[in-house]
Amino acid sequence: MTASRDQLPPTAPAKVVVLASGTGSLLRSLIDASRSDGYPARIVAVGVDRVCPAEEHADDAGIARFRVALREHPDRSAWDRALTDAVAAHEPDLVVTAGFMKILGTVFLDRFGGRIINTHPALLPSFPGAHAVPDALAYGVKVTGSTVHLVDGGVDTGPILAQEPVPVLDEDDETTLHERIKVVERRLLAEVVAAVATRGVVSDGRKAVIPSDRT
Ligand SMILES: Nc1nc2c(c(=O)[nH]1)N[C@@H](CN(C=O)c1ccc(C(=O)N[C@@H](CCC(=O)O)C(=O)O)cc1)CN2
Ligand SMILES: NCC(=O)N[C@@H]1O[C@H](COP(=O)([O-])[O-])[C@@H](O)[C@H]1O
Repeated sequence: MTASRDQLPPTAPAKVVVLASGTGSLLRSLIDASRSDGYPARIVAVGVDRVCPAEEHADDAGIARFRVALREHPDRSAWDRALTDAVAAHEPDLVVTAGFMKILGTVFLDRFGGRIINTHPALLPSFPGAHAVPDALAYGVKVTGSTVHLVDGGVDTGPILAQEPVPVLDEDDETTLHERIKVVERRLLAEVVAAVATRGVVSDGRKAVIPSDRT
């Protein structure tokens, strides 16, 4: 079977919807990056699935926000459709999941697949899922890291756009290790969003490439 070859064209100045569920420090860093001169993407809305501090970052920045909570919908499919509609209302070029702790469903992926960027606090394919940092600690790895990838129908299985290693220190606990990873994530995510907005993505099965600068 020939691998599918997909192209995400450059979209700069890209309209971005960011989805979050937690403290929103990665969202905050992306908001700050998007405000720097010449940054090729603008956050047009923030979506959450629960009451969380990320909402306050949106309010502080004057960015529209919405909340689509699973418990407010009869089932997972209804939630997926409602989230899709809420995101679509902002007509994004890109969707970024930054600490968004829900698996996106088929309706969402049909609508935005190929242009959803996720940041994961481990070097995929190691330690996928919602507990990557404690899983890495429990395993005893000496190096973990940050992965930025396109989202597909699996869990953290999408084509990888960028990775960076982060050392695990003997004295680390989940908090200290996760914060060291987040320092990398905050920079790497902003870099990848800018690169994708400016140069697009060419993916061929598992391989995703952001074409190099043609200048
Ligand atoms: N279709 C996809 N959706 C999402 C992906 C993905 O790879 N494919 N990545 C996540 C982000 N993520 C890891 O980076 C992740 C988040 C949450 C979970 C998970 O198991 N969630 C549970 C509920 C957990 C909770 O509510 O605390 C669930 O959705 O039932 C796994 C991986 C973003 N979406
Ligand atoms: N599998 C999903 C996952 O673990 N995502 C992780 O949630 C954190 C959110 O940080 P923040 O709330 O400080 O932005 C980030 O480390 C992100 O990679």
